[in-house]
Parts: sequence; structure tokens; C-alpha cells
Amino acid sequence: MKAAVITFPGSNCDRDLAVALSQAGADVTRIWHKDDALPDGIDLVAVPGGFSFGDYLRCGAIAAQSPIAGALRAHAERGGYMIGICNGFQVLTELGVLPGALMRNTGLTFLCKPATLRVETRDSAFTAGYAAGQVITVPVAHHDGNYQIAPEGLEALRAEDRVAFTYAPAVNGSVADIAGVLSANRRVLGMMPHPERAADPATGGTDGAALFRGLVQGLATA
Ligand SMILES: NC(=O)CC[C@H](N)C(=O)O
Repeated sequence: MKAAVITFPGSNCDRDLAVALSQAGADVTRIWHKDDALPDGIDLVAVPGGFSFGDYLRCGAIAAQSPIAGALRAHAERGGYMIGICNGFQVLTELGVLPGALMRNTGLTFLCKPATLRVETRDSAFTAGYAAGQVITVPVAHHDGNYQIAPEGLEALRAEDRVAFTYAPAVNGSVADIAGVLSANRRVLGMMPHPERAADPATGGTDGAALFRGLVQGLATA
């Protein structure tokens, strides 16, 4: 399975994400945002966390105008797999690849702590490595993680079983405690918590590892 990790100026989780994917068995290529195309044969595009372009305008808004942006949108439109973590989730909403928006946390502070998440669906390559309803601990580190979507959008996410993870208890004011959502074709996941920071015992937890393992195994057999 071939994965491309995208780096923007200000990304700071790109290496961790590349390591987590490699440790799960992916063949990982690193891509600089100024490239305007993806290499041939990429199965998964991974958009990492961080502070792309200093979080100016809105988090992810400038990254979504980068030279690589068109290739990312095209990858999603042709049914390619994508994961956006934290700032990566913000970039995917700014690209229009995922619905909704990430707003300032209700407490108006930067939150950096372990969060407990509930796996709401295992019907995706990203969540197939978990049990439905499983509670996992994965760190959050954001000031704009408050997921919001209009009522009809929330209704569609629920009706189509596209809420991947929720916070339990609440963390940042997200509507319905949403921590991660899937695209309509279930091949794009955006999530604010950082599974790549919980994928190796050396960094204090391994609850994120099943996401990368399930993904790599699922795509290898897809
Ligand atoms: N760790 C991150 O990716 C930070 C995300 C984003 N820049 C925020 O603070 O909301």
C-alpha cells in the first residue's frame, strides 16, 4: 500500500504520521506542498497535523490554496483514500472534501491532553481495526477543534453512519461531540485527535495503532 504524506510550511506531525504508517506496513512517500501532482499509484493521501501557514486566516485555509491542493481534491474525487488529522482535518474541510468546519474551542484555550473517544462505526477502512463502541485514548492538541455543521448536514452524517469517533466526555464544544467524520464514500476520514501520537508504546499509548494497521491491511486487500 502506497501512502503520500503532505507537508506544508508549519506542519509538525508529518514525520510522526509517516512513521506510524510505515510501522503499520505502508510504503510512504513525503510530498512538499509546492508539488502540483501526486506520484502515480498512491493509495492513501495523509494530511498531517500542525499549524500550516501559521494558522492565518483560518486553520487550513491557506494550505487549501497550495499548489498540491488540486491534486488532493482530484484524488478524493476519483475515490482515493485520504486521512486528515487535526490541521489535516481542517485542510480537508477547507478543500471541501469533508463537510462542516472546525471553529475555536468553546473554552477559547489551546487543549493538549489525552482524550477518550468512542468508535462510532467500524464500517470504514480507518475504523475496521476497532470494535464498534470501543473506547480508546488518543491525544488532542488544538485550539480550533470545535466541529460544527448545519443541522441538515448533521442529520446526513448520522443517517449515513458517517460519524467515525465521538468524544466521551466532551472536549471542545463540537456538535454531538464529534471527533471525526467520514466522507459519503467512506474513503476519507477527518479527525481532530492524533492517532499517530498514540501508535508506539514509547510515546505513551498505542490505541491509535489499530487505525493504521486496519487501514494498511484493508487497502492491501481492497
Ligand atoms: N495539532 C494540530 O494539528 C493543531 C491544529 C490547529 N492548528 C489548531 O490548533 O487548531
